[in-house]
Amino acid sequence: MTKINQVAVVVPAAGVGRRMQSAVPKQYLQLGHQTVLQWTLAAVTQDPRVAHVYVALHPDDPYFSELECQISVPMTGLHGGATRAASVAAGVAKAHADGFAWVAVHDAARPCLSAGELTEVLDVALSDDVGAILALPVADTLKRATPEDRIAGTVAREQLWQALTPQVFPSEALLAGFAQLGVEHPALTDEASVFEALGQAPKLVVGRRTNLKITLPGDEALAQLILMQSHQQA
Ligand SMILES: Nc1ccn([C@@H]2O[C@H](COP(=O)(O)OP(=O)(O)OP(=O)(O)O)[C@@H](O)[C@H]2O)c(=O)n1
Ligand SMILES: C[C@](O)(CO)[C@H](O)COP(=O)(O)O
Repeated sequence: MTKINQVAVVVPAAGVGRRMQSAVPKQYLQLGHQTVLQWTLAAVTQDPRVAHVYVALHPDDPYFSELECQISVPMTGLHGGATRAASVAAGVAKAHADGFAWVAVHDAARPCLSAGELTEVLDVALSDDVGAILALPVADTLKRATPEDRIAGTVAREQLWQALTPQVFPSEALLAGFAQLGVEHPALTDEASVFEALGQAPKLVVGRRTNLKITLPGDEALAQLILMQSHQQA
C-alpha cells in the first residue's frame, strides 16, 4: 500500500573514498563521538515525514554491522553497486517495493545537513510536478583549465548552481529513468541528471554552504568543526 506524505531516505554509502586517501572509507571516519555515517543518519531523520532509511553498502563493508545507529525510524541495509547511480537505484527499488512513492537521496558523505535544509527541500519537492534538489548558486569566479593547469578561460557563473543533496523525486519515475538510461551512464552523477536527460527540469532549492560533501583530505576536519559548532548551539 502506498504510503501517503511519507518519504523514504536512500543513503548511498557504498563508495570506497579513493580521493580521500583515508585508512577507512570516508563514511566511517570518526567526527567527534561518532562516524560520518552516523551523523548523516541522524541528519536525514530530522523531519517527521521521513519514515524509513535505506542504506546502500559496499558488499564487503565490515563496518556497518558494528555501528550503533540510534535513529527514530526503521533502517534497512542493502548492497549498493559499482557506481553511485547503481547504489541509489538499489535503494530506490527497495523503497518503492515497500510502498514509498517519494524518495530523498542523500550522500552518506554529507553529514552536516541541517534540519531546515531537509524540511525545505521536502516541502518544495512534494508540491512539485517533477521534484527538487538542494543546491548552491555559484559564488566564486569559475575558471576552465588546460591539461597543464593553466587558465583557459572564465566560465560565466550567471545561472550556475552546484548540486547538493538531498535530491527528492517520485520513486517510480526515478526508477524508470535509471532503467531507460542505465546506471552505468557516466552523466548520471546525481538524481536530477536522470530527469534532465528525459527533458524535465527539477526545482532548485537553496541549501547551505555547510552541507559539504567530504571528498578530499581536510574536508573531514571542516565537517567536524561545523558539527561541533551546530550541536553546541542545539
Ligand atoms: N559505487 C558507489 C560510489 C559512491 N557511493 C556513495 O555516493 C556518495 C557520493 O560519492 P563520492 O563522494 O564520489 O564517494 P566515493 O565514490 O566513495 O569517493 P571517490 O570517488 O573519491 O572514490 C558517497 O556517500 C559514496 O559512499 C555509493 O554509494 N556507491
Ligand atoms: C550527488 C552529488 O553529491 C551532487 O553534487 C555529486 O554529484 C556526487 O558526486 P560524486 O563524484 O559521486 O561524489
